[in-house]
Amino acid sequence: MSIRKNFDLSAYLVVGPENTKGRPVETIIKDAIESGFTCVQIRSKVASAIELIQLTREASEVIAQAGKSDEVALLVNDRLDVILAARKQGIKVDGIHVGQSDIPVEVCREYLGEDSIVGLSARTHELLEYIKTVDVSQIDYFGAGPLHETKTKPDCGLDLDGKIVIRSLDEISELAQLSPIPLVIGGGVKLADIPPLAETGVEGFFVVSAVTEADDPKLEATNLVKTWNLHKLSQNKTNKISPFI
Ligand SMILES: Cc1ncc(COP(=O)(O)OP(=O)(O)O)c(N)n1
Ligand SMILES: Cc1nc(C(=O)O)sc1CCOP(=O)(O)O
Ligand SMILES: [Mg+2]
Repeated sequence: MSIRKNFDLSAYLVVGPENTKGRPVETIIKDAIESGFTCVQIRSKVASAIELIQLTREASEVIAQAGKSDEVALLVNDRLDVILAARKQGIKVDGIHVGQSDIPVEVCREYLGEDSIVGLSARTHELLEYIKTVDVSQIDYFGAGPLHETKTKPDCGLDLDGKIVIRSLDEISELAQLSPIPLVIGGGVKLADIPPLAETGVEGFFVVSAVTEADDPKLEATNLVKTWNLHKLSQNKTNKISPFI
């Protein structure tokens, strides 16, 4: 079965060589997926196409060695060309994440096929209106943010007047309710943000530096996943309590 029909966005790692403090990207990915991360995106603004293909190969192998190729989705940021080249070399890549000024989702879908995951950043100025009205027929999930300003992506949240606009938890809750497809939130997300984010009803969180820059990435990844899962579990239990008891 295609992973597109059953993928889990709850704990989503975004990573590239510029984020790891010199440590191998594959080691960070291994730590994250062994800790329960459910989705990995290769994202680099400095790596060449050849380097990106190699990073994708290593990520795919690490996921396979953990026996998680059918559970953990592997996506590449922006680079449709890299995914096509990687697939041509037999590398299992599950899809792409693009933003509003990247290759259009329809083109990604056409080239990657129906079994692939296509994620889109919903980082627009009229976000609520956008989420209510956009055609989501070719998109599998929205990524949105930032929850906080972040040096990982300094332009993120930049408004037309040059000010950074961050997303409040109330706004995120509203977005989660309105969105016809799953929504993941990132941008400066750290462990303390996980409980309130889990309460908003979003499908998951995405992080770069919380894991990739941690002194102990495995410990940090474990804490993030455990905290998310604990909150979801207690929410489900609360929701199941009968109002008649
Ligand atoms: C899961 C997720 N959400 C949002 C983004 C940001 O994508 P984009 O707006 O295209 O910016 P860049 O990442 O390309 O700088 C993301 N990468 N992942
Ligand atoms: C890639 C990306 N997209 C964002 C958005 O808000 O759309 S924030 C972001 C970077 C997140 O990095 P960190 O976890 O280190 O803050
Ligand atoms: Mg992009």
